[in-house]
Amino acid sequence: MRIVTSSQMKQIEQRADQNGLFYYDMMENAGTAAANSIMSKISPRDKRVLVYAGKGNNGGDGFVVARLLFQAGAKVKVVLVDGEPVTEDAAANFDLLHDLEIGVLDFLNDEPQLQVLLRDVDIIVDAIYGTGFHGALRKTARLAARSINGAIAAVFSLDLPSGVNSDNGESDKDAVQADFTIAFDSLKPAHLIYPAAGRCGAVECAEIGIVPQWRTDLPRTFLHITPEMVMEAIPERPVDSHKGTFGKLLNISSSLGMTGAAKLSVLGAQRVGTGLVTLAAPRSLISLHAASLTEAVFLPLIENEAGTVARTAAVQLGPKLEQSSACLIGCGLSNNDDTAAVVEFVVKNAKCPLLIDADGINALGRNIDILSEAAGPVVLTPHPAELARLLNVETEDLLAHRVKYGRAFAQKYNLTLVFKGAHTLVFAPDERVFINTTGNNGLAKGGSGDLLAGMIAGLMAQGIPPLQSAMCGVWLHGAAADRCADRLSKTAMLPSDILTDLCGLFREYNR
Ligand SMILES: NC(=O)C1=CN([C@@H]2O[C@H](COP(=O)(O)OP(=O)(O)OC[C@H]3O[C@@H](n4cnc5c(N)ncnc54)[C@H](O)[C@@H]3O)[C@@H](O)[C@H]2O)[C@@H](O)CC1
Ligand SMILES: [K+]
Repeated sequence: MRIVTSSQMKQIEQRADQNGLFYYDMMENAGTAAANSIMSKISPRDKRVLVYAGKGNNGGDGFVVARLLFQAGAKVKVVLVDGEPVTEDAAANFDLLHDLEIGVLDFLNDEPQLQVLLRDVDIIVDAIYGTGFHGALRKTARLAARSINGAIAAVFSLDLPSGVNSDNGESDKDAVQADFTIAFDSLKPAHLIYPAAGRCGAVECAEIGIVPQWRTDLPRTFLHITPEMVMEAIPERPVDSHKGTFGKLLNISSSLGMTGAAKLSVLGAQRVGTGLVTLAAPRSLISLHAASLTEAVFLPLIENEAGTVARTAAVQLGPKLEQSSACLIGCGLSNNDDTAAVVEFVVKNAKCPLLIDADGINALGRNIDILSEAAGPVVLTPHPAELARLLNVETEDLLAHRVKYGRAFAQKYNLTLVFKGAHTLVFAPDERVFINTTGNNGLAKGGSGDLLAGMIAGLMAQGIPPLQSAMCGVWLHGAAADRCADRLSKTAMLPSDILTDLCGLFREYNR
């Protein structure tokens, strides 16, 4: 699905206006599409409707909806939140209401009357703010949003729930909680990025008359990951191939007590088609791993007294890195001075693409600046708590400002950042953000991240560039998890079960 920022949307509308689709017409089209969407869900006749309108063009859309629902038989009242409209088209549409039996209330001055109406309202149309909103809700709009959220009614937000930022997915804590959001022309980042995405309810995208060529040349900074993008990045396997064709992954993982993490990461890499996976693990654990990882090969590493990789293992890893097409470090590796030294060695010496996960990320927390000395391209796959530790911020703050923190981090260290969570975000070293909407909360279990790390690393080992590997990995992982949930339930499914569904996915796409 197409995603545009608020300034791009303004540009598109400007071009439309210059080409004869005037602002006024677009407002009529937007309001008509929204009214039709509402009426397709709830028969309007005799329904009690409150349209909360701001003073900008989002409010103007609201006036169009008010008029159309009234004409279809609803009992409509308009609630002005910031006073009378200030834009030309919104004012024109406001004027059209005067000849109709549509009561107009002022949110502050007519509060007692509004309280009565709110007791038995059927539909609330939220047209306070759209793409023009920035920062925090001010006093009156905050009270208005709270009154919407406190009412028992179906809430339809026009373009965006009021109180969310269109471009970065941030949300005021009192932003409108919609049941449905009708986006105009294109999705905006907020429709897909949390926490704003969580305010939207079900999202529909409505045509307002824009012609594709008015938007084709705009740079795509936010991209929704689609199966087509994924399958285009993963080549079909050539007929005359051999295991060397599909790369060699060096996976430096495992420690006493966390062997499962290493195992899942190996299986993840194998199931995305990697030619050969070498598990480099503390030597006392090799026989245990060898008993279940039939298709892997092993590099027994020098270990310390704690049963974790010793810093002296660097001498073993150096030559192996030279022979590998990608490296993964960190799944169940443990976090101590020795593992930190090994992580530092690998970051500074891996010329092939390197994925750092879990304890590898924790090790970076000791000296994050070694990332600036990376010998090759780096992908990081932290979960929110790991990233928060790394950035030295509170997890809550990080989750509220995902785009701000994620983008700055990926750019500063010139790496690909996989920001895991509901709708995982993949930040490219440039400005781009890839948004993944596959996956479900059945993935919220130990082992999911290890599987994902192995999958992305396995794709990198096959020569798929790191950014594309991350994008493909998160989509495949989530899509397989969705199938798995259908088969086994979100509650009972395990990360290892997802591997079976991954096979089904590849079969379906002929890979
Ligand atoms: N530009 C156009 O021609 C079209 C715009 N459309 C609608 O217009 C919307 C954008 O309209 P606008 O650009 O007028 O903006 P909005 O209607 O989204 O915002 C209204 C006003 O709120 C102000 N504002 C921003 N942050 C605020 C805050 N924290 N507290 C209080 N006020 C704040 C802004 O300065 C702006 O004047 C779209 O989301 C869409 O719904 C549609 O009608 C289609 C056509
Ligand atoms: K709105």
